[in-house]
Amino acid sequence: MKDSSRTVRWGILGTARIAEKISIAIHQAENAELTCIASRDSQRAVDWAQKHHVKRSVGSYEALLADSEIDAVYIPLPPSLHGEWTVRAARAGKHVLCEKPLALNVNQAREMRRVCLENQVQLMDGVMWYHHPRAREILQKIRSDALGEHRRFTSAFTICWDNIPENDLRLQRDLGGGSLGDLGWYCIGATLWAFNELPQKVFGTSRSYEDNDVDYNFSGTMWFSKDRIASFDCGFDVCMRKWFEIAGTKASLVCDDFTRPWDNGRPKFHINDDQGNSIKYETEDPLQETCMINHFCDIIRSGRLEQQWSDLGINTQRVLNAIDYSARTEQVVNLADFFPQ
Ligand SMILES: NC(=O)C1=CN([C@@H]2O[C@H](COP(=O)(O)OP(=O)(O)OC[C@H]3O[C@@H](n4cnc5c(N)ncnc54)[C@H](OP(=O)(O)O)[C@@H]3O)[C@@H](O)[C@H]2O)C=CC1
Ligand SMILES: O=C1CO[C@H](CO)[C@@H](O)[C@@H]1O
Repeated sequence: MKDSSRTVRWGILGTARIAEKISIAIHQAENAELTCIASRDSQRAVDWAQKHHVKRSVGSYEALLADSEIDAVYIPLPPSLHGEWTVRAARAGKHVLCEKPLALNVNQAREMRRVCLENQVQLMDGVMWYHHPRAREILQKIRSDALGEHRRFTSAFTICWDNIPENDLRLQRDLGGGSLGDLGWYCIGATLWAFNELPQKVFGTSRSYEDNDVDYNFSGTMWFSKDRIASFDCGFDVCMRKWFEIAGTKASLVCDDFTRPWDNGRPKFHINDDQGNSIKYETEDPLQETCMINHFCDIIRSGRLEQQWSDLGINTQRVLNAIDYSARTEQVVNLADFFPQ
């Protein structure tokens, strides 16, 4: 039974940069508390707790999972550690909000979902924009007849990162780095979210740093049923772009900042039609981190797990790995052959 007044108590594994934003979101969320921060280094945990007003700090991730007061954990560790710590958290009875990319491969992602289900805890990836009210409005337009029959989904997420530190996890192959997992995850996820189906085949092409085989840009094409095609590009080597367009036979819907609204003005999207009309839709402007935390807390309080989020994460992982394989082998990959269900 839903108890909307129940406080959801959170723990965070690792003093990641992104953890700062989530700590603000937890403080802002309704009936949520950031109860404990864990770091590999206990002094780092103490300092972080002081700075971010957290009740407790511990010097290991295990210690946080042993804390019976914690309901949910946020896992902003390097991708190579997402699988292990999600499974350990689920076995400790904690709901898991795990950063993207969910895992290193689809088998690992499936195992994460299996253990979460077995222990009746929620699994969700940390893609925030899905929970912003704008996403709901866009989805309503997509599911209505506003665009006619869907034909194309095109997206880009890039950032020019000349000064990325050499030790950043995005540049480390053994930590699960690379632009496809870091940025392409959003484009593939948005495509599946909009088309609500897996592609039949995919093709990818990428460029990697010579010394470590980590991709710094990636372009992909995905073929869907009913004549629908999606393409995307992502990378660390061009300016900030974060847009998608879904085009149908009657009109196209364009959102030029889907991963996070630009700072000026209210969040918006446009529908442009065949008659030359362009209609602008504006939405509310809450912090998308807070929307995600509120949604996650609501799921916990309701006692009803929402499997669509782990399904979307696993499908994103599946397409991502297939398209990566395609780029490595320079061939079109049939999804059914690559990972039979
Ligand atoms: N959803 C979103 O908008 C965003 C998502 N992300 C995702 O969040 C995750 C973290 O990214 P980011 O904040 O840049 O990460 P950071 O490099 O800032 O932090 C990662 C943390 O993981 C812990 N850690 C444990 N083992 C290792 C290891 N072997 N090497 C490095 N760190 C380790 C460290 O915490 P400690 O030492 O305290 O234990 C470290 O602070 C990634 O999966 C990334 O894709 C990132 C930014 C935005
Ligand atoms: O998920 C993320 C959000 O966007 C960033 C780029 O601006 C990424 O690097 C990060 O990992």
